[in-house]
Amino acid sequence: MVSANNDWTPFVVSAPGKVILFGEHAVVYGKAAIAGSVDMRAYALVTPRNDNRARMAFPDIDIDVLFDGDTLPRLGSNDLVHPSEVEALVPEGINVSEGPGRIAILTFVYLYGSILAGRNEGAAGFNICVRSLLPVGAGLGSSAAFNVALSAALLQLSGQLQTDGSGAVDRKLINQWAFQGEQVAHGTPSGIDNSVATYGGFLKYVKGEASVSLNSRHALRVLITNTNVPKSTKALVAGVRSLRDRHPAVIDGILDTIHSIATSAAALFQSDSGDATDMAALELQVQDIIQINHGLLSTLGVSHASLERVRAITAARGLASKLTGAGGGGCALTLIPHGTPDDSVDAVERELAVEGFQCYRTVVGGGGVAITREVRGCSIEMWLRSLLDQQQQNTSQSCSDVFDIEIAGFAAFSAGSIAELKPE
Ligand SMILES: Nc1ncnc2c1ncn2[C@@H]1O[C@H](COP(=O)(O)OP(=O)(O)OP(=O)(O)O)[C@@H](O)[C@H]1O
Ligand SMILES: C[C@@](O)(CCO)CC(=O)[O-]
Repeated sequence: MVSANNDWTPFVVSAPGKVILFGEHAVVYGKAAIAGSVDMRAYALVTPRNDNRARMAFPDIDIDVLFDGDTLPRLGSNDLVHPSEVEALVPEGINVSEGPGRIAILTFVYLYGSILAGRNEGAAGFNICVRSLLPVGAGLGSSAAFNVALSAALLQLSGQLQTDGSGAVDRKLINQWAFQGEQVAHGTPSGIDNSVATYGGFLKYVKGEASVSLNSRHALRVLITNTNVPKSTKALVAGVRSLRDRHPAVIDGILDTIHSIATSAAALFQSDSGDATDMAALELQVQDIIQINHGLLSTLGVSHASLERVRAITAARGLASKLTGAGGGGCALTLIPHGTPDDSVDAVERELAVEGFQCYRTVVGGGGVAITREVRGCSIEMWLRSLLDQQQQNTSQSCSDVFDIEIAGFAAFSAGSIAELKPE
């Protein structure tokens, strides 16, 4: 908790990105969608200062701002009609020009003003530095991972997180604030991305209902391919709407089938016993419904030549792929069943790279938000620096390797320079 003498030790909060496995587009019409966490995470390092200032350094998006604590707003629950109206409360002299930095500054001001309101008095400054392994705007929920990490960091600073192990309460609180942060950025988001980033694992989501965590014992290995083809979610959603307006009975039939796919997937994940034979059977079924779901999305007109190229390249090696997210470019996901030889995956990645696509080998279904307060053998700043160095120096390394290092708690890498991560 923030105190006048500010003698707390630095900590790191991390939160994962997400991928939609089944149900995109149909979810807009009240059908079910299934999403899972990916093991690519945003990391927020929080360190104390001996003054009343707050420094937010987001080097991935070239943001480094020092706020005077007295100029930041203290928001009561009725001060804004909606979180997206926060712009007027940004302290004078802070540049909020267009671009990813604008949203990040607005989100920070909103969450600082709401979560720390009335709770930090006197010399209660801090530095917060966020680094992320998630590409921005690729459909992998970088914004939600950022908001969950930021909300958890500010809640921890304000002393609102329990220290008695009542993680469920904490996650609910973190998720509520992260959703508010998402509203600053996106106006009316569904809430699925922040729920996955908070709770991790696999979630079933239906618009207007609380998301349900599915009890899967296994994580799925997937290859995510960013086609780098820019897409407009808004235009793609509008395209499906206009098709449905023209052929309501036909399109509703397709949306209902997508709903059945999502609910079948939920039942599969829910009944997963953790047994290896079950895993093989589950993966076979998942492969089938990946193909069917993609076919239906393609019929809705939201595929793209680049996504069909991913499907052809992966199908040639017996792997099933579908678009994930809005389609029209963006990302595809390919299931990598256990037992798939590494050299097959390497070959697929090489072929996809030739097309100008970017691949991320990742695992779906890992943990949600986590706070790391200490590691063995070195400072937490050095640990985080090492973690990110490892990822950046070896881009062919899968993110799950990096994540395993985190789970192991500590690895003695070369320390590297920590200046980038530790403001000042
Ligand atoms: N590494 C980062 N550092 C600071 N802010 C970040 C970082 N990554 C994401 N953000 C925040 O998230 C915003 C990006 O949100 P946007 O919705 O455009 O991308 P996304 O969440 O990756 O996309 P999608 O919703 O398609 O998954 C940025 O403007 C910034 O506010
Ligand atoms: C296409 C869509 O279903 C998912 C985009 O990631 C749109 C939405 O749910 O808001």
